[in-house]
Amino acid sequence: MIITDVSVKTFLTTTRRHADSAGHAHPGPEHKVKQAMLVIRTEDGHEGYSFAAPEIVRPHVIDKFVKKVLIGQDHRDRERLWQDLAHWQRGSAAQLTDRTLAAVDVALWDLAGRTLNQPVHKLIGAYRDKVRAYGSIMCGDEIEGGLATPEDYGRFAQKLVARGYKGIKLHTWMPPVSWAPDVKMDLKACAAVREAVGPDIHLMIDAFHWYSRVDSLELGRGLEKLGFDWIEESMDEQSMSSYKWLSSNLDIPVLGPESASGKHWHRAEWVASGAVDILRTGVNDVGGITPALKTMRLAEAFGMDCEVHGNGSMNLMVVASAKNCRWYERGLLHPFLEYDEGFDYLTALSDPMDEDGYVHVPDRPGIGEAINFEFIENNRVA
Ligand SMILES: O=C(O)[C@H](O)[C@@H](O)[C@@H](O)C(=O)NO
Ligand SMILES: [Mg+2]
Repeated sequence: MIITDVSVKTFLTTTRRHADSAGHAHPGPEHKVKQAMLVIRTEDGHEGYSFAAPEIVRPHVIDKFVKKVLIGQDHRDRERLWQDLAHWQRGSAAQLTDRTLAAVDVALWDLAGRTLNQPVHKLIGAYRDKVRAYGSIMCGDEIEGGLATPEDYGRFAQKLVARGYKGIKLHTWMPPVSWAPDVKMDLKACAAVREAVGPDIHLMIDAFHWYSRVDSLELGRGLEKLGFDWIEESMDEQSMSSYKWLSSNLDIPVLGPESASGKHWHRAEWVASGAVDILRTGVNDVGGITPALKTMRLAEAFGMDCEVHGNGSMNLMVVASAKNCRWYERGLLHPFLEYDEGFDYLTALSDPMDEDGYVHVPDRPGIGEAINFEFIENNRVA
């Protein structure tokens, strides 16, 4: 059970996802990008894996922090190992980030599952083996026939309903789109989607992230007339007071925080302050499955739902082991991309969805990634 090695395999994978100057994903030509697989190995030859951008698990971080905490330790001591890494963040000169903690924690959970030949959600204590997915649409764009107009959103929403989705979340237009942000255009897109899918499909919005309180209020009041389930990250989440103000002025549930730092500790403050109606967590956002579960249980103790940010096996493990969340975020989706094609370095989808809109949690050992080890070896660059 003793960890004897921590290593990283960097390889090339092909994608059509491109990030804009604000980091939002959009479709584009096929291109190759570097991806990293973190490998944690024990004395008896068992290995656990997680995937991250190469810079998240770069040699400096692995050698200066991760190896020093993990090597020689019992891999089952995830809580202590996570706490030790989290405590080192303060003195790391901002080099040890929550993303790195997440990569390590996920690989440790994967190692536990693979060692015991059990899926992680069963180790945590599963609540379900399938969960409804909402289709999380990419941020709007200026691509002809893409997501350039409210009508584009409406047409795409109809296709998502035909695929089986019972919930749809719009990321509306944001800079660098030339004319964004624009609350009235956001509301036109939301109205077009509601018109296209009818009253029974659950709708949510995730908008701009830097609207003012007044703009967010106008947006929220418009969404109330359209019967949306929640409004998400319309303002800068560094201002918890703004969300407390917005929540007190809207009937539509306010959900968050997604991108705010501070892990489960800061999310406890959002709950205590009444800043949101629905809490949010995400494995990458709070530093792993371990703190994501802490956030989920925190929300439950306050009678709140907690919705999990992001797709992928790691987030699905959290969703599958909690009663107080209603959805799995499946995406990001775009008319020009085929999400169900998956990734070339995995031999199966981590989140297969049936025609009724349910994602079935894989019962593969670990976090459930079907890793194509041969592809990774054949495409290694480091
Ligand atoms: O900002 C973005 O690119 C998207 O909002 C992205 O983070 C998406 O995953 C999200 O926020 N989901 O809720
Ligand atoms: Mg979001």
